[in-house]
Amino acid sequence: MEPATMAWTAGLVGAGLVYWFVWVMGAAEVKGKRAVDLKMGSITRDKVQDKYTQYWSFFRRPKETASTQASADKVPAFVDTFYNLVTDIYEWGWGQSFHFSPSLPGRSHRDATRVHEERVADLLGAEPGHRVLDVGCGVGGPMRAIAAHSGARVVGITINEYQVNRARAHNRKAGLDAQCEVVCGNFMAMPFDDASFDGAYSIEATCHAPRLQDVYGEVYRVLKPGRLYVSYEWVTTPLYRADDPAHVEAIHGIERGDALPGLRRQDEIASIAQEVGFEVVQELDLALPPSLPWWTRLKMGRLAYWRNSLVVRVLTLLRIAPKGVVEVHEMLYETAQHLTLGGETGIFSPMHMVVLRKPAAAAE
Ligand SMILES: C=C(CC[C@@H](C)[C@H]1CC[C@H]2C3=CC[C@H]4[C@H](C)[C@@H](O)CC[C@]4(C)[C@H]3CC[C@]12C)C(C)C
Ligand SMILES: C[S@@+](CC[C@H](N)C(=O)[O-])C[C@H]1O[C@@H](n2cnc3c(N)ncnc32)[C@H](O)[C@@H]1O
Repeated sequence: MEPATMAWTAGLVGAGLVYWFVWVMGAAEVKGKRAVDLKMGSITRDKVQDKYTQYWSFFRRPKETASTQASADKVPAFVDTFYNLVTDIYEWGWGQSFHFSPSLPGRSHRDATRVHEERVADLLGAEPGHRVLDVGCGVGGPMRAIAAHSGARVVGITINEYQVNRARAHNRKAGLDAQCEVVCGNFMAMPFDDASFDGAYSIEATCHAPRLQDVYGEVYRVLKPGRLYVSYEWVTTPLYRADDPAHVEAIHGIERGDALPGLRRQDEIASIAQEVGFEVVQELDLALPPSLPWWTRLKMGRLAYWRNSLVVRVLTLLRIAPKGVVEVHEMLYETAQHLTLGGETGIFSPMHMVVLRKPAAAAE
């Protein structure tokens, strides 16, 4: 090859690599996180690998995690560890809203996410002057969308302190800190007064509760009589067959990789809501047609996963990312395969929507 051609080729390859590196390391969409900032929550660098091992030995056999009261009691602490391990990776690779949404033809993932969140505000009839509770708020993507869309004040609660700090920083940056408040606490024992909210919602969060009654009961307590609670639940659908090993493995894979103490069946949700006192206003699986698949965003990212996996390996090698990040990333990659299978086979839905009302006549 001519020296000039060689120089041009090397220049082009170099430019391509620099572009790829900047693109990979930089934030895509509005993620607010770059790979070089992967910290693993409040866990100190040297403890990441140990914490991951502890998490994995607890959630490895999902059915056992909530089989006794003693192990069910440990779930919130392990869920907290899980979010220390995954929050930065989620923000980096997914964004500030930690949930799925049905795809919308011709619209971006960001738009689809927002539409799915605004639907909650509209169902609640949230408006300026209202105080609305976000049960399991993550780093606050939905909270900011709902506050901006409705004008209501939103109070979010999460078990994970690192998320509290991330959410508060994002709220300040978005200029929504006067409207959005974030509290660290357990949604099964909330630090709020009885009948102090005009509405409540949970987006893909209550699946972490060993007993749904415990969180629904708390939401019922803090809601004003006559007000609504909207929840997007993770459930197995009627297509799930407990005698099909492929189904069982997909569901176990979802539970293991997402800190779940056992997924509930779709038909259990309404009766649990009624058991704690709610009236069921509406129940609808938003994953069903005419909705377009929610899992395509996971599936279409195979190349991105491979690229991300390379990035976390290089960053760990350079000691920029702590040891253990590669294992956590692998676990997420695996759970993404199980989630995709769950979506494709229709045995799993992350968006079984229930709209519940605390009766107007409920005693305060
Ligand atoms: C509601 C919950 C979380 C739902 C989703 C937000 C996350 C479930 C699986 C996650 C991911 C899987 C693969 C990751 C990928 C390997 C990495 O390179 C970039 C991030 C992922 C795409 C990550 C993003 C968030 C999820 C889609 C649960 C926990 C109840
Ligand atoms: C998958 S994230 C969803 C976050 C947010 N709803 C969103 O869509 O972006 C689940 C959230 O539930 C919270 N969570 C899980 N168990 C909890 C508990 N016992 N008490 C409070 N928050 C909890 C987690 O900390 C996390 O913020």
